[in-house]
Amino acid sequence: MKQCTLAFIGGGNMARSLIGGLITNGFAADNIHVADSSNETLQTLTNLYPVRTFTDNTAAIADAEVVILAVKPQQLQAVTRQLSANWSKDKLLISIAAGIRLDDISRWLGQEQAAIVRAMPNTPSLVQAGATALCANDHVETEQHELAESILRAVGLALWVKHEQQMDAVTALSGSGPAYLFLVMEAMQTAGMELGLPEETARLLALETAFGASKMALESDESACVLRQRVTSPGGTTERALDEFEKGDLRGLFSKALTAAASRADELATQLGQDHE
Ligand SMILES: NC(=O)C1=CN([C@@H]2O[C@H](COP(=O)(O)OP(=O)(O)OC[C@H]3O[C@@H](n4cnc5c(N)ncnc54)[C@H](O)[C@@H]3O)[C@@H](O)[C@H]2O)C=CC1
Ligand SMILES: O=C(O)[C@@H]1CCC=N1
Repeated sequence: MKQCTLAFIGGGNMARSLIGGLITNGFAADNIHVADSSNETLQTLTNLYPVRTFTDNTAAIADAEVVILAVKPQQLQAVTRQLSANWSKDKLLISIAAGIRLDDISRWLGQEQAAIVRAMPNTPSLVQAGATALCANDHVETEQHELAESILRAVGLALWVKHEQQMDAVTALSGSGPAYLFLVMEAMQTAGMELGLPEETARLLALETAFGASKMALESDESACVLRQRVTSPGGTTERALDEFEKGDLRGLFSKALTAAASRADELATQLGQDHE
């Protein structure tokens, strides 16, 4: 894949997933700078990957073409302001923080013309099965669009949304989504154990079923709805189970859950978008 110097500010869970995926895909570890305020986090990272680590955020971005902000939304303002003095307009900034808006980042950076992309990846990026949506401000050049996309494509699906507002829906669907599916896997494993299966048997059957269903849906021309119907024999076992899900309003629950997540992203943007110098 195309090489560049890539600096991560924040080397936590999501940065680790992206870094692992990028290196597995042939991105040179040497070209990856990671700054974190926690020495322990940096140590954990260097035990895994031969990246270059920094405790000084400014030093980490010095010769970077792309800077990925991977700190919590609550830290984003302080970190961006700290980088502003050493920002040059040829750099591309990618923020993966939930909620925080392009205009706020640009104002904190103190550069109206700064090229900024918002990306919402997810943790399966670690195994090159991530799903990321991106949106850019008007100052991102064509080449920078391609660079941002190629970085995220290296770890899975990468697609652009037209309107920044849609990033809250993306965060609710695919950013947080792995957690919902892990919960489903946990619940299926537990239910299998309650029905008498040994723990490891229930775990493997639950995980492989989730993997198989997802792979099949991705490779099929049919909708998930049609594939579900093919499993469901009239008067059979699946029908009984699905009746229980419908009675418990599983669809309504998903709708409520994703709406709550999207509202939280908007709430974070409003709360944390206020300036504090
Ligand atoms: N975890 C996930 O599944 C996803 C997370 N995100 C976004 O990614 C961002 C990071 O999330 P996580 O990796 O889960 O959090 P995390 O807490 O695991 O990582 C954040 C890291 O930032 C470091 N940090 C804090 N203040 C710093 C500073 N001033 N300078 C340098 N480093 C500093 C912390 O020590 C920590 O290692 C968040 O904004 C989140 O919204 C986006 C998509 C998915
Ligand atoms: O829970 C969060 O806020 C982050 C954003 C998407 C996934 N994790």
